[in-house]
Amino acid sequence: MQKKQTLAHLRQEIDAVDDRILELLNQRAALVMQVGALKTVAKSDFHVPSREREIYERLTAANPGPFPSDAVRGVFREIISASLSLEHPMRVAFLGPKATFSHLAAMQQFGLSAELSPERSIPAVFEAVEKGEAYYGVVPVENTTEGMVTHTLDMFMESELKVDAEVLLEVSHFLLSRTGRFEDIKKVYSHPQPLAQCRKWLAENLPNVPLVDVASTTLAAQIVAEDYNAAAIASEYAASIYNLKVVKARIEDQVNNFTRFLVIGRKMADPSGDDKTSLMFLVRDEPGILHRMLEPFAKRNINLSKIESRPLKKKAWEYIFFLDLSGHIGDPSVAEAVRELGDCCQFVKVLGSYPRARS
Ligand SMILES: O=C(O)C(=O)C[C@]1(C(=O)O)C=C[C@@H](O)C=C1
Repeated sequence: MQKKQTLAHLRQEIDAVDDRILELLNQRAALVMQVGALKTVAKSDFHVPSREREIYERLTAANPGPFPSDAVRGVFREIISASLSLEHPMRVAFLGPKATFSHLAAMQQFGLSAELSPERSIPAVFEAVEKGEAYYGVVPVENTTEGMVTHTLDMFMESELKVDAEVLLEVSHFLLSRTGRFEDIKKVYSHPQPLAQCRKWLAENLPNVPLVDVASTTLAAQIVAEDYNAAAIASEYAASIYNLKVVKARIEDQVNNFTRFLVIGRKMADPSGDDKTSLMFLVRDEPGILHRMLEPFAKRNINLSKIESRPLKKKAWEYIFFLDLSGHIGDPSVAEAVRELGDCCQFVKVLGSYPRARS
């Protein structure tokens, strides 16, 4: 009897706190709607990744607990997601189908209030944003074990869209099946990349089981949902969507397997104080050119985090370079270096400046 009274009392207090939270959420929403109205007049971007990062970092640092800091981020992820949809309905295209890692990256960046729309290919994501069917797009650009996603780089050769943000996602692979039992598995389905990333684990734990390549981890999960003797390598999220059980979690050979995604939109992001800039350029074919193209950055102490070359499809043996550097194109030293790079190039295109993702 005593315990029941205490529980009822505590729940009453929780209700009172919840009422205050609700009131504050609505107070916040009213302010956000005013921000949305200002942005509509100014024609500025509704989604501001630098401001979002500032909010998360300020609140997680200020959190005295016991509410977990990770949960602070998750809760505010959804508050900001709902706020953004109050400013403007947010349609975001991603490389589908549902439950792919691009879907998870889109959810991490835009939350559950955004309308996330799966597309069949990377070009289709670009097209949805170009045609205005989606406000933003989310596409993979590189993986720590498998390297660059060349399809995405190639799209920037033709598209005028800009990089608005980057998302880093730890990619963890799960072995899923209907029964959740090891002994039932007679075949394993997945996309070639996850199969490659789990090669060692599969050889040690399922040595005689055939591995079958399919177009996506989602398709693998769909097949396995109908077959009690098969398993899929897919995300944990796919298990919940396709009603599968986890046979074994995190079977990737290499821990710290991250995939980097780009959020593409019409404009690049404002400076945040800790940014990256992505460039694409075509150098002239002359001696010493590789040295000359790096010099403008070296002499200004600008850190280059990535350099990648791709063959130019229109002309044999000519290469287009993709480069990521630390800093925003609005920084005078970055702008000067890029101008100087232009002197030894047939063309230079700034793909975007955006806040550096923190993993
Ligand atoms: O500060 C802004 O620019 C807002 O639009 C508000 C807000 C928020 O909810 O705090 C919403 C969306 C933006 O991406 C960033 C922040």
